[in-house]
Amino acid sequence: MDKILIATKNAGKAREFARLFAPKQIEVMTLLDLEDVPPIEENGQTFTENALIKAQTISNYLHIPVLADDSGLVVDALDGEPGIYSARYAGDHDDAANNRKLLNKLADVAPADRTAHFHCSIVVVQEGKEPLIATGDAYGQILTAPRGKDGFGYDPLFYYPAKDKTFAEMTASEKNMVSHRGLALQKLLQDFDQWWQ
Ligand SMILES: O=P(O)(O)OP(=O)(O)OP(=O)(O)OC[C@H]1O[C@@H](n2cnc3c(O)ncnc32)[C@H](O)[C@@H]1O
Ligand SMILES: [Mg+2]
Repeated sequence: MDKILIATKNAGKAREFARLFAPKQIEVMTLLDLEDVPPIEENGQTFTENALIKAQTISNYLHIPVLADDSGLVVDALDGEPGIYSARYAGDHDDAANNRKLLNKLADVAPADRTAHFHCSIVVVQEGKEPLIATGDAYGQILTAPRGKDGFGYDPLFYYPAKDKTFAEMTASEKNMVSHRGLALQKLLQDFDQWWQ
């Protein structure tokens, strides 16, 4: 079975990618499966730049094809915050603190103005090839209190109107069908087989 290395340390993303790649008969490995990983400086100005930094850092180190995802929550009333800083909005990868900060910042914002979207940029790189890049967005609203226990990150606060659920109230496959990550990967996979050969 083919394997792909995904340059992520996020267990929530790793679970979603494993499920998304299963029908392609491609096994997913992540940085969580490796012992020594070079430091990755996510200092790009855009999601796509950061995804390329992650993928290229690991591909230069391991000399194999690498996929990376950079994603985040873009809140309209906050001029796009937390955006590319989503993982470290309040505390570094502290989901509870990040969610609290988001709720505090939106305390005076009326429900109709709490629109937001999740964005995901996915890239695959391999030495000697042009990177393959795809993006996806999922549009919804930020609730005033968390709902649901599944998912990760901002999922309990992200209400997706078309399904009348937060992302944390969806099963993994329900979320993958409509999420920024699921949509970006669907697009990437359209060109993936040709690129992969
Ligand atoms: O960089 P890697 O190692 O992949 O893991 P990360 O968690 O740092 O990932 P990002 O740099 O792309 O930051 C994305 C943050 O945006 C949030 N986020 C992204 N996708 C999400 C999703 O599907 N559900 C909830 N929150 C999400 C969450 O806070 C993530 O930590
Ligand atoms: Mg990160």
